Amino acid sequence: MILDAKNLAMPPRLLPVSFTIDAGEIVHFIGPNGSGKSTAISMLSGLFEGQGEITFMGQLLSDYDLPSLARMRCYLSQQDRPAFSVAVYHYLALSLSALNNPRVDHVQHALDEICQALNITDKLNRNIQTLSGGEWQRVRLAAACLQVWPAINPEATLLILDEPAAALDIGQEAAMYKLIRRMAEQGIAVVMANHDLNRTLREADKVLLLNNGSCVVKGSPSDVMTVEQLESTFATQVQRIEHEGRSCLIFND
Ligand SMILES: Nc1ncnc2c1ncn2[C@@H]1O[C@H](COP(=O)(O)OP(=O)(O)OP(=O)(O)O)[C@@H](O)[C@H]1O
Repeated sequence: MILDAKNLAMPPRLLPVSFTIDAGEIVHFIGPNGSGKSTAISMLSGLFEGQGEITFMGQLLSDYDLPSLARMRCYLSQQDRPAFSVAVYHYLALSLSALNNPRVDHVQHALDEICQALNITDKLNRNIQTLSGGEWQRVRLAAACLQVWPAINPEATLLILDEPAAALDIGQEAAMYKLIRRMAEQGIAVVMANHDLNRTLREADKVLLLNNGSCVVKGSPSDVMTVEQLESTFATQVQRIEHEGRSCLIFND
């Protein structure tokens, strides 16, 4: 087990919720605006204190120092504009500063793979201030993946992403989910807040549905994302249909 959260809370934003995260597991937090998703996943980063107990790799999260946390997990907050002005490759290099002297050829290989996966290879010499919203988000994602890429960081275990697909078009979103699956296949646990319920239905191993700061239900996507639970939580009409062997949600309002 990577992480064990017991009675995680920050009232009234988040009421006590307990869950575990295993190696290679993809966990989605879903729920309406203001339901506590960002609050919950930000606490897993170890940067925000709240109530309850988080055990991360067998040790209390609060007992880790920041350099150790930077090697073991990465936290990508909700999208913000760049605060400073550097080239993309320079920005990506900042992700490596926490790592223990990774081999240069391994770094180059990781960089090539991540940049190709997120389609930013042609952006490496651009200033981050000049990127579009979706391009900047892909650069932020690339930096996050680089920080916890197993081939250059053997201590990496957890990737925490707050609405990573915000600002991405459907093609770039598909590429992002492919990369997330690739990270999970390498044993990295991925926890994310998400609004695209069809993606959650397809991509998540475990889902926590929040409403008004409380966890309404948690479990597998098919158990959690029933029409009744989604309609009552989101106060909108939902239909779930089967299409080519896959469940698909339709929103009629
Ligand atoms: N820094 C803060 N101080 C006080 N209240 C806050 C703070 N940040 C968020 N909140 C409140 O806590 C509640 C939960 O917010 P949170 O950001 O966790 O929701 P969310 O589910 O991630 O929402 P969204 O889908 O809109 O991103 C909201 O009512 C929000 O207004």
